[in-house]
Amino acid sequence: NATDKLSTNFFILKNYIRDIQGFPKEGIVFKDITPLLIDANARKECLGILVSAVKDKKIDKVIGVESRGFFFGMLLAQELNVGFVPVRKPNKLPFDTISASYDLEYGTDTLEIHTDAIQKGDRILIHDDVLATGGTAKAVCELVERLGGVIVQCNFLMEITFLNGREKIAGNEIFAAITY
Ligand SMILES: O=P(O)(O)OC[C@H]1O[C@H](OP(=O)(O)OP(=O)(O)O)[C@H](O)[C@@H]1O
Ligand SMILES: Nc1ncnc2[nH]cnc12
Repeated sequence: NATDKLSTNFFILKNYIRDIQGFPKEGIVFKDITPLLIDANARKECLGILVSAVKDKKIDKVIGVESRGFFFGMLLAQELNVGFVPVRKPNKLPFDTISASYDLEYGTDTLEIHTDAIQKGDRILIHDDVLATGGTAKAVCELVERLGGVIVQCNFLMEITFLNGREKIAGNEIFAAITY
């Protein structure tokens, strides 16, 4: 697709994502981003692609979703010079929280956010590494909306298209640097 072409001029992002068959359960092909994290140049190129997708969008805060959403989420916040907000697994955040539950490709879970992390009208960029079934992203969208935030974009390193995750967060702008 067009995004793949954009990134193939100098750098092929897919070369830094490795398939692990049967992790964490039989039948799952796990997309491992650690080869991307370990390579400083690849990481920089990847960040550039993510940043170019949100240029001029007047983001107030970036949300990173525990745990793999923290890596590029924080880099994005730093690059955009805006706040970073962690959305975390249950009982990890120490202050007042709200929570949302969701189904995962391989289980169910709950996510939490601090109640003072978002002010009404804040323009929020939600970042995670993978859009799979969309359960995680939907739960994060719900948390942002309950706190009165405006979702500017749901931003991912990759989208696993056959799982139709984008249907769960339809109505929001969705960007994925690569698709499978
Ligand atoms: O679209 P979905 O089907 O909801 O799946 C995507 C989510 O699954 C993975 O997280 P995981 O829960 O494995 O946690 P981790 O980031 O801590 O490894 C991934 O990092 C996304 O957050
Ligand atoms: N297949 C997959 N690989 C990596 N992370 C995921 N999160 C949900 N599904 C995943």
